Amino acid sequence: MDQNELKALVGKEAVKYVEDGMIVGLGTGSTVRFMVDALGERVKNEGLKIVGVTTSRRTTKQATELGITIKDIDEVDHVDLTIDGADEVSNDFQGIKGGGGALLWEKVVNDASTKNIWIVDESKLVDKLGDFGVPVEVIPFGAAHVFRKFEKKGYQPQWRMDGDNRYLTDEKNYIIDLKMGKIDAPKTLAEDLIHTVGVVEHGLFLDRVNEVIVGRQDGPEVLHAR
Ligand SMILES: O=C(CO)[C@H](O)[C@H](O)COP(=O)(O)O
Repeated sequence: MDQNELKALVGKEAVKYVEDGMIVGLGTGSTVRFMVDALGERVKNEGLKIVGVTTSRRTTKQATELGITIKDIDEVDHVDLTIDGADEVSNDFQGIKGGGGALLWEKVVNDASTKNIWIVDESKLVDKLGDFGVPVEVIPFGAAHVFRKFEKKGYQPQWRMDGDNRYLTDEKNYIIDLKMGKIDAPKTLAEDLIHTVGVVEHGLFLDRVNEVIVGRQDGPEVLHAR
């Protein structure tokens, strides 16, 4: 199986966890795309009744086109289950997200969810987080100052670009990717980032997942985190 087939495999596996009546958080990214397609099929073919809460405008568009009912996060008082992708997952179930630029809404929906499942192909599993980089969402006002602060700290920041322009998130913020390599103390880094003025959120998702479904050549493997 190639990487896309592994992504499709975990996408299909994850929707087995969705039950009638659930409020379901729908993540963002190429793996989640397969999952949302599979969920749309269950809604259409089985008459599955769910409400989706999305983590990006992209996912809202896809889900709506598939006939999945979508509500805004503030129209629901909780989310039963969120299924999302990840860029890296370490042995101790810590993660990096935000490669697709949706980390802020993803973290808000993750936080509101009773259960969180990540779906990844096996290439996302790492011993130690960091090689992917850490996406950090910053408000445009004063963003260059935040960037320089990160440079001075040795975080090796890079602006996320969209062609010739800075990438803009759904909240119209910028993303700075920290390319510092493997991270010895993710919790310390997360504390530092969230307390940096101008930072809205970062892509370190620590202690935030219950189960990880990994796409392996011999089938999906479910890893229980907590
Ligand atoms: O965090 C994300 C988007 O902000 C995605 O879940 C993450 O980037 C994984 O994406 P993909 O499934 O395309 O590899």
